[in-house]
Amino acid sequence: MRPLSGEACTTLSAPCTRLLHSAESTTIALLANLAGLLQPLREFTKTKPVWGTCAGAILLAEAVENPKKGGQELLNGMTLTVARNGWGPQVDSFEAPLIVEGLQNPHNAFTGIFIRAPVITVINSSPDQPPMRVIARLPFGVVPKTATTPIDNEDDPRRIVAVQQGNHLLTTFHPELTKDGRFHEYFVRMCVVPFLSR
Ligand SMILES: NC(=O)CC[C@H](N)C(=O)O
Repeated sequence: MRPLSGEACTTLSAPCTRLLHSAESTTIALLANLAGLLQPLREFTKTKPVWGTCAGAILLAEAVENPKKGGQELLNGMTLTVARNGWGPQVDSFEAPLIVEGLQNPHNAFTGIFIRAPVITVINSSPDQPPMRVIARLPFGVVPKTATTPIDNEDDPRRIVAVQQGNHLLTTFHPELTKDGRFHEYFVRMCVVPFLSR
C-alpha cells in the first residue's frame, strides 16, 4: 500500500491497492485535484481495493455533511454519507474499545482512536452495489455526548465506525495509530486477496 501523498505522477496503474490516510479531507482533495490525481483516483477506486481511515473515510464516501465552504470533492467509492467532524472539534477526540466482527481474536477489543472523526449518517444499500458489511459499532457507553440527538437505537448508523463494501474498507477512526495490525490484516485478507484471486 502506498500513501496518496507519495504519488509523483498522474497515473495510478502500478499499485494494486491504496490506503487513503488521515489528515484533512478538504486538503487531500484540494492537493489531489491540483496534482491531477483526483480523476485517476476515482477511476482506481471504481475497481481496486481501497481503505480509507478518518479523512480518507470522508473521501471514500458518496456524500458529506458539513463540507468545506463551497463543497469538497469526494471519490464516491462507497454508498454512504458521512458528517465531517461529526463528533465535534479536536478537543472532543476520544478513544473507544471496539469489538470487531471478522478481526483475528475478535473478543480482544481494538482501541479505536477518534480524532475529529467523521460520523456515518446514512448507509445506502443498493442492489447494484456490493452489500454493506458493518464490522464495528461504538458501544453505547462511549457514544460521545456531542451527538446532536441521543443515540439509543441499536441500528442508528452513527454508531457504525467500520464498514466494508466489496473491496473497500472504511474506518472512521485510526487503526494506523496503534501497534495493533489486525485491521491491516483484515484489509489484506478480505479486500485485497479476493481481488487478486479473481
Ligand atoms: N483525523 C482526521 O483524519 C480528521 C479528519 C478531518 N476532520 C477531515 O475533515 O478530513
